[in-house]
Amino acid sequence: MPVSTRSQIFGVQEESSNTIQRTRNRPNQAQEDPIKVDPSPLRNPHHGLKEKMKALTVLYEQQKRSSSSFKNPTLMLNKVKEENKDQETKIPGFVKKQEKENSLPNVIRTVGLPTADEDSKENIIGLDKILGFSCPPKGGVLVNTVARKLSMGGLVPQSESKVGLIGGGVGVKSGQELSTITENSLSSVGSRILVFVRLRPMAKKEKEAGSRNCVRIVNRRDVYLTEFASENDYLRLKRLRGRHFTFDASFTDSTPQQDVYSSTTADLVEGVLQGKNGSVFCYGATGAGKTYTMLGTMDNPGVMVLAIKDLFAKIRQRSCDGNHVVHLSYLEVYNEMVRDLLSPGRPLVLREDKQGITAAGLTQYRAYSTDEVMALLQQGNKNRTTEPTRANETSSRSHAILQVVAEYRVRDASMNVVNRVGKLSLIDLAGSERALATDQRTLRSLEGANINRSLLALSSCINALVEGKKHIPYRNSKLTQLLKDSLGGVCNTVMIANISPSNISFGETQNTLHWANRAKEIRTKCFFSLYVLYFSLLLEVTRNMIPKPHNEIFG
Ligand SMILES: Nc1ncnc2c1ncn2[C@@H]1O[C@H](COP(=O)(O)OP(=O)(O)OP(=O)(O)O)[C@@H](O)[C@H]1O
Repeated sequence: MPVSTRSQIFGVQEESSNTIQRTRNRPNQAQEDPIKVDPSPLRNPHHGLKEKMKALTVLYEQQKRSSSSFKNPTLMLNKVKEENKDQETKIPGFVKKQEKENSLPNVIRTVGLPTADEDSKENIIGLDKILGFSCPPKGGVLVNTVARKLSMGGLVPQSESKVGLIGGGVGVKSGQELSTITENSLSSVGSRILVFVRLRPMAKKEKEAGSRNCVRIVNRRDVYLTEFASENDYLRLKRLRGRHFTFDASFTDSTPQQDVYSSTTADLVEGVLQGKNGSVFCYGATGAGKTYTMLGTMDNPGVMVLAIKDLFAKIRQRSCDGNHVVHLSYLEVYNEMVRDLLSPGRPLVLREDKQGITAAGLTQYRAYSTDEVMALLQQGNKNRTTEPTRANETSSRSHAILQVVAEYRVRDASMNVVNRVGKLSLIDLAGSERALATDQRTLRSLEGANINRSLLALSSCINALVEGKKHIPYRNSKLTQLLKDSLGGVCNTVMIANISPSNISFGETQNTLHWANRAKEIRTKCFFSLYVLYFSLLLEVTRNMIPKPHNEIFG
């Protein structure tokens, strides 16, 4: 299949970008009459800025409205429906184009989000509930509500995104980049990390050791955890303590890989195809099923493989000229060192630039098909550091990050050709190992300590984000530096917490669920960046209003 080079793609992008930018600034007019850019070099320098200010004011107002309605999803849903209706009447053929472009409906996300009171902290529940696990359904039905997915298939045409290898910082840039920034900011308003839980089946070893099942999943979202009293504790032998958690969705031990992918990641892939960044990370104790969920097996491929398959299939369907570029990079963080899994060599150095955190020298492979990606993933996994541990024969001792950058061209609602660039990060975290952390002498203990250190750093960042602190300690570990974009940046993020059903792993499971529950409260919102952008532009406009000497304007 013919595949164009990057330079060809950027050529078209430049050609069309001026038109796109202008169309965005004047949404009503643009639909019938795409404006041609005035080539005159003696254009009033204040003119463009005023337009941008106008557009920003509109966005700012929209942002304010959507952030206030975020607390009330039903209100928001109605509002978006109304806006869609509006758009339908304003732009003939809007719906048809939209349908053609997005297989997803504009608004709906099928995962039910917890309501405000369900969303509250974990509850310690009584014996009666735990014994029979007779959990009354919350209102009887799983209600489909809306969170950040409101922005998917947005009403505004997408444009090119500037991406880095890892990360994607936002700043005030030139006019062309302005539209991308505001759009991304707008799309991420009030986004919160979606949190899913996946229970794995009881392992043979656990069964042989006589473990009991301490986890129960009810209603596809409620997780009940039982703490059995020790058999030697005669006084409390009959006492059971339980905890109840609610997540965006919870998967039982028999949920197929495809279902996990469809509920957790398919929407992120859709977002990536629309030019938004997305991240999925698996979190949990060692042997809890993270690698199985992310990578899977040859017969049961996991999220990484299914996402790439989906991405390729959809890009081919939608690309207006059949050309697309998919770049892959795969790295691991092992003992606080960043290593390239596709081309192993010296540890890589992390650098922070305008695009965010980048791993200098990381190989970017251009992939042409799913099969090729599979081969690259297998090659990368062979290079990944694994060791047998107490809980897992092939335990991953490193955090692995697969990053896929997809770029293709599509026609927007005004039939302009736009370049879309989106980045998907798929992260398989190393599991924590309690026993190893206490033994200070062996290499394994160093690994364990480092894994725990980065997971501790991750939990500190989660805490700081939840508490709305100004300083988020990303710099405490390589892992958190690399996840900066996923946790607090302009990114749709999904967390899958993996747990074991065995009561032997009760402590680890409780810990995982606690952090997963906490992560629900993180919002990767960018209201603040729009705010900063708005006032920076205001400053720029004010500065430009001050008369300048003639030679400074034209010379
Ligand atoms: N949903 C599942 N269905 C069937 N088998 C599973 C499932 N989840 C995990 N397993 C099996 O459990 C074992 C441990 O899983 P896995 O290697 O994915 O754990 P992990 O969390 O990645 O551990 P570590 O952090 O030590 O690498 C594997 O043999 C895997 O095949």
